[in-house]
Amino acid sequence: MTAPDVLSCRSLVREFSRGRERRRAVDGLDLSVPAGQVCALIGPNGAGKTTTVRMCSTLLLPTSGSISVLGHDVVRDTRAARQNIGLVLGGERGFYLRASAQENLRFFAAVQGARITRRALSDVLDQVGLADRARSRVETFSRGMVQRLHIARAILTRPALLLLDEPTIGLDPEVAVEVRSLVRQLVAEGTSALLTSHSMREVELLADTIVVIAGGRTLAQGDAQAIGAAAGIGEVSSYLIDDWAESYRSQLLSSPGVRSVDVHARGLMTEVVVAWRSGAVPGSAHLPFLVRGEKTQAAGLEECYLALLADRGRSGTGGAPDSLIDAAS
Ligand SMILES: Nc1ncnc2c1ncn2[C@@H]1O[C@H](COP(=O)(O)OP(=O)(O)OP(=O)(O)O)[C@@H](O)[C@H]1O
Repeated sequence: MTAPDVLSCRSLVREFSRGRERRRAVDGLDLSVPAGQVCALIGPNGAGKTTTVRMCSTLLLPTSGSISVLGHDVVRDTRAARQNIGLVLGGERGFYLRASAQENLRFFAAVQGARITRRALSDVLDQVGLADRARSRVETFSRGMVQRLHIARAILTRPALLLLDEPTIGLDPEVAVEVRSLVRQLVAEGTSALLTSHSMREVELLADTIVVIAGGRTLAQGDAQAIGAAAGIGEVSSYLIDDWAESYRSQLLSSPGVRSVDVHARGLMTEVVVAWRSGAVPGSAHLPFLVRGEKTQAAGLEECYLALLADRGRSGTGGAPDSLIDAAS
């Protein structure tokens, strides 16, 4: 028998009332996080990511659909589900600033009804790199240290699932790297995670699977290759040329295999960035301009993500940030 997914969401819906209207912030979402994997939920502002994380964390009830954590339904079996969840919110405060790191952790363990031994506490602080600051007041901590303390709080009870809602938001790049490597270490030790992030680099570095959502609905789902295939982009080329003419754009867009064209000024030259369907990059002799420099590489997540959102915008479903289901009469 195969082990149950650590997190499983099925046909998940959450509606909110706004005046006399009801709007769907999450509209039929399905996702799974197998053991030891990271699933990233990405999408524009208002896409429904935090609402999904809040439902998974048991803080918010779904309107319909189901969520289970290690087979425990978060609505019917909240306590058991909660015992397997650690929640980390980006930019969160929430510690007693005049208390030390270890006093805070003891307090939050008690709130969760968990008994934490001195050894377990020092192990957790050690793991997040705060062992030498265990007795320091949190008010003396940098933002990066506070964020590491949040992760310590989330892993105190050694949960199977971490819910990481923008865990590096507002952190400087060096500290963000530290937090990501801590997440990687936890995942290497067997923890699973649902991650939301606006950093495509973070998602590329951490996620095994990706769910792209907008307006509460899934646009694409799978590993990086599957997202690329859904977006229809294989490679991205950057061409340096002397002079740009707008007619080149329509020439390029009507060529087979071109997915999008972006143009940027680069000093006295112009950079033309073309996203191609997989395997469609032609020799530069087939381009409408003389190429002075050229670089082609596999499409990154960011290009694929932007292409998926652009398609959604073109198909006319991008107007409302979430779907209106019940207009006031
Ligand atoms: N408590 C609430 N009451 C009413 N509407 C809400 C509530 N919480 C969220 N929403 C709405 O649900 C939609 C989804 O919001 P959510 O915060 O889940 O998006 P998000 O993808 O996390 O966005 P961001 O990237 O900006 O954090 C938004 O339109 C938001 O206004």
